[in-house]
Amino acid sequence: MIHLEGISKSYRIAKRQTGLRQAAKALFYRDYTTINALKDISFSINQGEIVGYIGPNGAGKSTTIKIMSGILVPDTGTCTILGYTPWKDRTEYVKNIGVVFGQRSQLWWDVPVMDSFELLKDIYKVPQQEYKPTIDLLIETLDLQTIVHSPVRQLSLGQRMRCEIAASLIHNPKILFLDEPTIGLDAVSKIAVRQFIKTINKEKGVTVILTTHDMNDIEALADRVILIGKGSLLYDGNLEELRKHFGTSKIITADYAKNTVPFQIFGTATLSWTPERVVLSIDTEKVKTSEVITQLSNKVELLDVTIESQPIEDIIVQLYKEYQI
Ligand SMILES: Nc1ncnc2c1ncn2[C@@H]1O[C@H](COP(=O)(O)OP(=O)(O)OP(=O)(O)O)[C@@H](O)[C@H]1O
Repeated sequence: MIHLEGISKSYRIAKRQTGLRQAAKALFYRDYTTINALKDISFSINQGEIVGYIGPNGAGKSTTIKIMSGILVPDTGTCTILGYTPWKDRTEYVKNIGVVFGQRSQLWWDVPVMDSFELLKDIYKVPQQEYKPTIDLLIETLDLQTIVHSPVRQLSLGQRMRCEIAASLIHNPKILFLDEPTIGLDAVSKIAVRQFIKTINKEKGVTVILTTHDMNDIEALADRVILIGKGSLLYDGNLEELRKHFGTSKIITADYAKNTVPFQIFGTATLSWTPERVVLSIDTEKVKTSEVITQLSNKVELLDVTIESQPIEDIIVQLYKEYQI
C-alpha cells in the first residue's frame, strides 16, 4: 500500500552571521549549508497497519510525513502510495489520505468548526448523503457536540485536536498521517484520541502512520515501530521484538516484613530501598528473575512481589544512546 525506496531529502539554508558588517556582506554574498534531513529511507506499510514513526527531535519524521502526503518532493528515491506518487498526482491522491499536523491547523480560525467541516466537504467533493453519516459519527465518537459551533480560536488545544482529527476524516480516507496528534493534550484527551484512532483502524480499516514522542501512544497503538535518527532508518520491526532485543532488564518491586539492613543481589541495581520495600532493576542477561526472587526470599520475609518489563521509553532512550543520536 505504501512503498518508499531510497528516499533522500536535503534542505539548503542560508547561513546567517551576526553583526552589521556581516549583514551588509550578506547582501552581496550568501553562504549556504546543507542539511541532509533524510538519507536513503526505505520501508513498506500494508493496509490496516498502525505504524509508530519515531525518533528524536530533528530526526526527519515530519519531513517523511510531508513527502508521503505530497507536500514535499524528495531529492532522490521513489514513493508509491495506493499506486500514486504523492507529489505528482496530488489532486487525486489527497482524496485518499487524511493528515493531521499537531502543531498546525487545517481549520479556519475565525469560523465555527462546523463551517470548516462543510468547507472541507466541498473541497473534497464529498456527496451530502456520505457526509451526513460520517460527520454525525465523528461528532459523536469524538464528543464534539458542544464545541462544533464555536470558532477554532476559542477552543482549548485538546478540543481543537479532536476537531482536527475529525476534519482529516471527513472524506473517509484510507490512510491517516498523524504528526504528534497528542502533543500538549491532558491525560483524558490523550486516551480519547488514542481510543478513537484504534476504533477507526479496527472498524474502518484505516491505515495509520503516527509520529510521536509519547511512548504511551506507541504502546497503546502501534504494533510496529520504525525508528529514525539523523535521517537514517535504524530499526523497523514489531514492538515486542524491540523489547526482546533491546529491553534486557526487568523491574522488580518486593514488599517484605521490616528489615533494616540494606542488601545487594547479584545482577541487579537498586532503584530504591526502604525497610519495607525494595525496587530493583534486573539485568536478565546476567541473572534470571526467578533466581533474584529466590535470593530475595533467602534475605527477607517476602510479602508481595511485582515484576514489570522495562518501560519502552527506557528502551528507546537506550537505543538513542547506542546509535549516538
Ligand atoms: N523547511 C526547512 N528548512 C530547512 N531545514 C529544515 C526544514 N524543515 C526541517 N529542516 C531540518 O531537517 C531536519 C529534520 O527535520 P524534521 O522536522 O523532519 O524532524 P522531526 O523528526 O520531525 O523533528 P521533531 O521531533 O523535532 O519534530 C532538522 O535538522 C531540521 O532542522
